[in-house]
Amino acid sequence: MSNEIVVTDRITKRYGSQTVVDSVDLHVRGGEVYGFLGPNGAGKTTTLRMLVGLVRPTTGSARVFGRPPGDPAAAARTGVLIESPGFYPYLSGRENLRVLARYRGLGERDVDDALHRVGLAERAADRYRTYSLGMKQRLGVGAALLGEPELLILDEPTNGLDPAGMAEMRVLVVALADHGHAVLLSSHMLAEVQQVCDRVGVISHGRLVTESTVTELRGDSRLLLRAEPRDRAYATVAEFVEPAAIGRDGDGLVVDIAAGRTPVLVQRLVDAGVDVYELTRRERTLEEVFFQMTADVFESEELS
Ligand SMILES: Nc1ncnc2c1ncn2[C@@H]1O[C@H](COP(=O)(O)OP(=O)(O)OP(=O)(O)O)[C@@H](O)[C@H]1O
Repeated sequence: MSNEIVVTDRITKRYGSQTVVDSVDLHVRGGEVYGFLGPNGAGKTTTLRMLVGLVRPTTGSARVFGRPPGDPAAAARTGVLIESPGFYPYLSGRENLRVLARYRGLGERDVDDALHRVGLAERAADRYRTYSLGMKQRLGVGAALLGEPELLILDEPTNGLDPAGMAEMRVLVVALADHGHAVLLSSHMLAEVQQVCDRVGVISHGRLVTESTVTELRGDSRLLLRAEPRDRAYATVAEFVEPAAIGRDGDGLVVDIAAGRTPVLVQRLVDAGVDVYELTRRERTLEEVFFQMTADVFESEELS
């Protein structure tokens, strides 16, 4: 696709005998929010570091804006937050961004814009060390935003944040995308990614398990049905779909059925004299999909 601004071709990184990134093909398009998803240690950071030229691939290659990683023309169009940018604790947020802006030949206007965009304009004069973790992360995004890059690469931007901080970061990522930036963000927080990303790449043990839209990945949603009499409802549904596609949820049935077939099923139920009390579509979460696709066991706190 011509709109692809990040493309990797079987990119691989080995450390000694350990292959930490294994033949990964990523495709990030202009203007989209792309979630690079996987558990701790899956190879996300190493992949992102290869994209910006901080780590050299063992084999395979990457192109960012059609250029090799680290190429100045690509770097000028890319803002990066991988690990903390090492801000000075005794300087204010504004002074910290000024230092970075000066280094990159940018002016006060760029600093103002970045502070404003990450919601730190009011606290810009306060020392960095007085910032909350959420504010520190947002200043990191602000640093990546200096010079208005077309692509932002954010490694685990919600790491360590409390729910309020995560919500703020989510709002910020959506606002950045609305403003025309493509965002490539990594995360092990599935619920987070689901809410903000257009497409996701799922990595597990260094291998890309899938790359698709969140909607495609979740596939057809399931139908929750509450109807009486229950045995007749079950029998009618069982004539319509495979028994394996029928589950139970309390006093209801959960039916794996394409949305387009729902009206016919309802008609059959009515014809069979079944009273339908509730009919709701229940979407699969990215978590459910992910568990089906990988054998990885996530820590329960990582799933919230
Ligand atoms: N410089 C290095 N030398 C040796 N092994 C490394 C090096 N950098 C990363 N690794 C290993 O590569 C694997 C993948 O690490 P990476 O940081 O890319 O994963 P990740 O998906 O970003 O995980 P996390 O969310 O924990 O940061 C890990 O097993 C890690 O120990």
